[in-house]
Amino acid sequence: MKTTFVVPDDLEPARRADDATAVGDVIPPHNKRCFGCGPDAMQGLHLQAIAGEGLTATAVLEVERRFAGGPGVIHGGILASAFDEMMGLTNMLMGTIAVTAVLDVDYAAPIQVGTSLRMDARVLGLRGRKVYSEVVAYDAATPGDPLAGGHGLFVVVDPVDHFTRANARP
Ligand SMILES: CCCCCCCCCCCCCCCC(=O)SCCNC(=O)CCNC(=O)[C@H](O)C(C)(C)COP(=O)(O)OP(=O)(O)OC[C@H]1O[C@@H](n2cnc3c(N)ncnc32)[C@H](O)[C@@H]1OP(=O)(O)O
Repeated sequence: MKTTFVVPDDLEPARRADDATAVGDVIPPHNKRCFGCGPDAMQGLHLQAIAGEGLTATAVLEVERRFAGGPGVIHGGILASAFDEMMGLTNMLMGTIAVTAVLDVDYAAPIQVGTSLRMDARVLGLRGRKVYSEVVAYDAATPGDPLAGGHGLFVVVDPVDHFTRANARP
């Protein structure tokens, strides 16, 4: 995989919260209307991320025709959305809320409509309020080289303060 995203080599270790979603369970949607994970988002991705060991999670995105960009292949923005959501949900295993500051996607190969896209995400570590995470995507039917990968820099926020201010009309 190629990327220009720089992950610091002196990250602080991140810790799984004691009350984090149990291994093997679906990480609950953080917002029912979220485009990435919300069951009530009619046109959304409806991602269901299964918590893994430590700070990891896995999900499968069925690449439906409605997710196309170029003929027969996934839209780049849809893949970016799925990666953002996967890392965001995985970060929640720390028991904190972190919002995306930087999202980096390596589109290594075209991903065809009809693909079952397996995405494995994990938290790499912390630097103060900054959370560094990554995600790698494979064809679930024929695992081999990754089809795409992503990195994110997230910033831990107080969710009530953040979303109250974000929703305030000027
Ligand atoms: C009502 C209750 C609801 C409860 C339940 C809600 C649940 C909700 C869950 C959401 C789960 C996620 C789901 C998917 C993730 C999304 O899609 S989130 C949506 C997209 N992201 C956004 O809207 C974020 C918009 N940006 C912002 O709000 C602000 O810029 C941020 C990111 C919070 C940072 O602002 P800040 O808090 O003032 O922090 P700031 O001091 O500027 O930066 C902190 C550090 O990060 C670094 N940094 C910040 N931005 C950058 C950048 N772009 N590049 C490089 N470094 C940066 C700074 O340099 C600084 O570094 P240090 O000095 O500590 O070394």
